[in-house]
Amino acid sequence: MALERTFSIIKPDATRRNLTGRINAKFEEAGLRIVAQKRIHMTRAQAGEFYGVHRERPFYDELCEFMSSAPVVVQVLEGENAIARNREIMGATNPSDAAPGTIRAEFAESVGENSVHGSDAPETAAVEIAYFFSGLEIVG
Ligand SMILES: Nc1ncnc2c1ncn2[C@@H]1O[C@H](COP(=O)(O)OP(=O)(O)OP(=O)(O)O)[C@@H](O)[C@H]1O
Repeated sequence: MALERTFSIIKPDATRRNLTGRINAKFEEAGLRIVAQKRIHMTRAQAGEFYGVHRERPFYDELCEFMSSAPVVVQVLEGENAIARNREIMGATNPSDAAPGTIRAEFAESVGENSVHGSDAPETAAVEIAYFFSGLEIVG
């Protein structure tokens, strides 16, 4: 299978606790290569646009506040089946349901403050990568 790329965010709860390196080690141990990465502080408007699909959900405002509350690390991960592989090592949205050894089982604080985001399909990965990175920022 060809290499695939996915988009990832290390969320504010994790950057606040200085967990970027430990989370990146999990990606690399799982065979995912970090091909682009930068630390940004999202505005409330950017967070709202990024999570626009959840606009009608009861947790939308809380989610947008959280995502713009501190810097995040946005990343492009590459590997075989990168989208599914990343979802697997992230673990379930709610850390209390996440399988042992997954990022959320080890690091997430709650269903909202759950340390990482990962694209769920090729179409969303492409849109999310293009939203945060220009082609020139990604080598090879
Ligand atoms: N019940 C909830 N209360 C608060 N925040 C929530 C709740 N459910 C989801 N969220 C937040 O919204 C994000 C998006 O929800 P979604 O159901 O798409 O989960 P996901 O696909 O596992 O996560 P992500 O899209 O961030 O990778 C979650 O990662 C979490 O931060």
